[in-house]
Amino acid sequence: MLTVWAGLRKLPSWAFPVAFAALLLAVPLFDVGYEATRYIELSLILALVVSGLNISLGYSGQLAIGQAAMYAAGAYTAGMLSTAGHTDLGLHIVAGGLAALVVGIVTGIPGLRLGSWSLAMTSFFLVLLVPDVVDIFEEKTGGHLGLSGMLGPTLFGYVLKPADMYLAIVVVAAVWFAVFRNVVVSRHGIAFQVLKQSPVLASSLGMSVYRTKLTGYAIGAVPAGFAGALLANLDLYLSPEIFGFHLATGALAASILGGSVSIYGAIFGAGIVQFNNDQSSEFAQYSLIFFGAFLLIGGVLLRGGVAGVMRNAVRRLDRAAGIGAAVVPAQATDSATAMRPISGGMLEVGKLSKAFGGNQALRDVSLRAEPGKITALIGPNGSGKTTLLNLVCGFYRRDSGSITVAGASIATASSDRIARLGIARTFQTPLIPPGITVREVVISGRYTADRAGFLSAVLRSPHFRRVRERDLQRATEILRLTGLIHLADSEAVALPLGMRRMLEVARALIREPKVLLLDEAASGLDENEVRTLASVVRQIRDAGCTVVLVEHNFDLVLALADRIVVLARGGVLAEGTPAEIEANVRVRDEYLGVVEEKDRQVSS
Ligand SMILES: Nc1ncnc2c1ncn2[C@@H]1O[C@H](COP(=O)(O)OP(=O)(O)OP(=O)(O)O)[C@@H](O)[C@H]1O
Repeated sequence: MLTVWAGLRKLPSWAFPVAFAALLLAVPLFDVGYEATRYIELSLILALVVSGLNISLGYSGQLAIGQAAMYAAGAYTAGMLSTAGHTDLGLHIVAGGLAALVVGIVTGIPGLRLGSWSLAMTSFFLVLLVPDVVDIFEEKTGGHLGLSGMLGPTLFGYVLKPADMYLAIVVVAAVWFAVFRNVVVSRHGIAFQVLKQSPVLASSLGMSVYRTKLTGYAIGAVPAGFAGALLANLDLYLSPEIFGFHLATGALAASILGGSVSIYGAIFGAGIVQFNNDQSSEFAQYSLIFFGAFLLIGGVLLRGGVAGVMRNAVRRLDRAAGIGAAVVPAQATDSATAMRPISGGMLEVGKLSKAFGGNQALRDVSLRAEPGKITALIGPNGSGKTTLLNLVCGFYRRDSGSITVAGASIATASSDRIARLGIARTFQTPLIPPGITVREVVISGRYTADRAGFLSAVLRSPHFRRVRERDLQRATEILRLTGLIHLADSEAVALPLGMRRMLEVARALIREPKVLLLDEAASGLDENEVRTLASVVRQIRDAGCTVVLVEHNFDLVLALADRIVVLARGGVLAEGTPAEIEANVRVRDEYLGVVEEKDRQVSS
């Protein structure tokens, strides 16, 4: 049994979905009857809708249920084209997808601009509006009586019979799921997951949060439009009731039950929900209860839905069959891999002030961090170190003062633009998205380098392949340098704290930043990890980068820093070389005194 499993695992990953699609295409040969083929058709149509929800909700984290309205847009576009005499199914699918995309963009812009729960509310009202919009255009849509009189579908002049419609639905679903997969495994799919984890992280990597959210939401609309066009041509009749809350909740239940952060989970979820729809036709009033139960089972009991259960089963079988990464002991950094030269930029902060209400967090702080040097920023808790980093990164707006990098002002630039200008950072609490590997986390740092659009990702164009090759090659180099190469394929979020901190350094480093801001990168690390970190930070400095180190570990600061700036109560208390700072009486009293006092309290 395990040998069979090991043999199956040697097949390429696309072999299983392709075999499943071939099986579905072959179903009519077995004469399974009308009900079974109708069930497959409706399940695949629903799976298209659900896959859109997986992109926008599961991968991009946008809480919205507007897919039902986009489904309606695709269906009515196809229906009206058909009643106007345009019967080509290809035309209907393209037009349906575009109509849904337009609805997605038009409703996504205000919903996302307003932020917070607005998108959820906008999409909720969008679904409520479907019958009214259909009524307003009654002449074309048939209003609440439904749209009838559609002509049978054709393809390039050939009239499609019911059996051909079945094949068309399977082919459209198979092509869409291949596209979906290509997007999800590309850097765009990783970007969606970064955004879902934290908009702050996304903008610190140079991603425009608004544009990435809108893209995820709008792309999620397209398969719903395809589904609508297929449904219209399957039934040749449309009623506004099809697109109401029953569908919206059913699609949500299918997404959660199948596993919203998965590609093929949409098919499992849709299959189960469609089976429920068919079985419960006599007790239709109970179907919402079933959907509620599915949501609970998928969201609470299974955690990750059916796809999550299958992933775990695969992992267990792999372990039993001895497949996958062997446990490799932690590795030291690879000194044979040379750090590429980095062109650092001088960071200059002049008379910078920032208050939070009555709390003056920074007052007239000026400092310079030079390329090829490590500038440490130390000071007691609450002295304003992180506030300074957040001002440099554009997460906070200064009250007064200047911030320049390589002579260019960044004081008013947005955080994603500042990141694209070459300022990279790590966070006090590492921000690592769940569900992606160590290698993918590092690659996410290159999202704004070497642009490769969605279309090239979908089509796997030569340009996309070159960019991917560079991403992989650079990630391998950086993982070697940071001693994480043996963990490249492990799930990043499961790493211990020390490795997650190093992973953040690796993600920042892959961008070859002009300025690297390290926010308490050594906190919580053991001695070995601190040594490794120190060696990596020295290499980054020697490569030419401007390094700013915010750190409480005074010994590490003394060992690493070229210059030290001491902050206290929002102002600069002292500045100088490590020897000067160590000998400074005010620093001893106001900062080191505090540290020693704290140490005494901890040890007593
Ligand atoms: N977003 C915020 N809203 C209100 N007050 C804030 C905010 N961020 C920081 N502060 C306040 O600004 C002051 C400086 O905080 P900051 O986090 O910059 O200090 P720090 O030197 O980084 O401290 P630590 O070493 O504990 O991280 C503190 O009084 C803090 O409460």
